[in-house]
Amino acid sequence: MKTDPRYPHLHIVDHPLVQHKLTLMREKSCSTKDFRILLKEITMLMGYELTRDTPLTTRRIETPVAPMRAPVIAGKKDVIVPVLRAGLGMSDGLLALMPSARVGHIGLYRDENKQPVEYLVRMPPELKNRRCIIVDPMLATGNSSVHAVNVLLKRGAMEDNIKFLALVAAPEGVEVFFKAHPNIDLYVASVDEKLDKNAYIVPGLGDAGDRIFGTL
Ligand SMILES: O=P(O)(O)OC[C@H]1O[C@H](OP(=O)(O)OP(=O)(O)O)[C@H](O)[C@@H]1O
Ligand SMILES: O=c1cc[nH]c(=O)[nH]1
Ligand SMILES: [Mg+2]
Repeated sequence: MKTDPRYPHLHIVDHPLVQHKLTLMREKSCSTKDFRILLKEITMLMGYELTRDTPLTTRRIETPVAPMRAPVIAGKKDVIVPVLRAGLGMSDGLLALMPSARVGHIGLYRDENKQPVEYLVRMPPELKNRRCIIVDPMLATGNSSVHAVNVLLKRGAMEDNIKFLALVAAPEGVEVFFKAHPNIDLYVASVDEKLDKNAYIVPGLGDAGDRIFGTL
């Protein structure tokens, strides 16, 4: 995993499988079906890195040969929080890794001024004692990601228990994210070149929601 000295909480997942699959997704000829499959596969690979520091405890079990104390995940079930719509393309990948996780939803779209408009928030109880993993493939201006983190903080999630998993980010958005939330871990596969005048990531992969749901 790559880091950036400017942002101690930025984790760039440079695993070759992730990078290869991202290239396939970026191509404009990638079909809706392949885009969805690749996004799920990348999310699983990135999720493996993101969950590396999951706390463990032990439980007494009996193997066919002998009793032992064996490692199991400690604490309450995680909450996976897709930012609608595009985050839905990632939540299945994380659920495949953590089938018992809870799922919260945050519905946001960018208005004509690229400000996030909230249209849905639905969360499981007891956010205070759970790790919350927000998923949204695109971090462009950063406004939606900052808003999504604020939603969780307002509902009691602890700052050091929130992680944000994106796929492609713009440098401008990364700066905005860490200005608002300097202590939250952000995982991305790529920090691209820049934003264009319509606040799309360049080179990016286009509108992730449209590519996942075929609404182009
Ligand atoms: O960093 P920002 O500039 O806020 O942009 C990122 C947001 O834009 C996309 O959602 P969009 O508004 O297109 O909604 P959709 O997922 O319903 O298509 C994306 O999934 C992020 O939520
Ligand atoms: O490039 C971008 C920017 C915002 N949202 C997207 O889906 N793509
Ligand atoms: Mg969209």
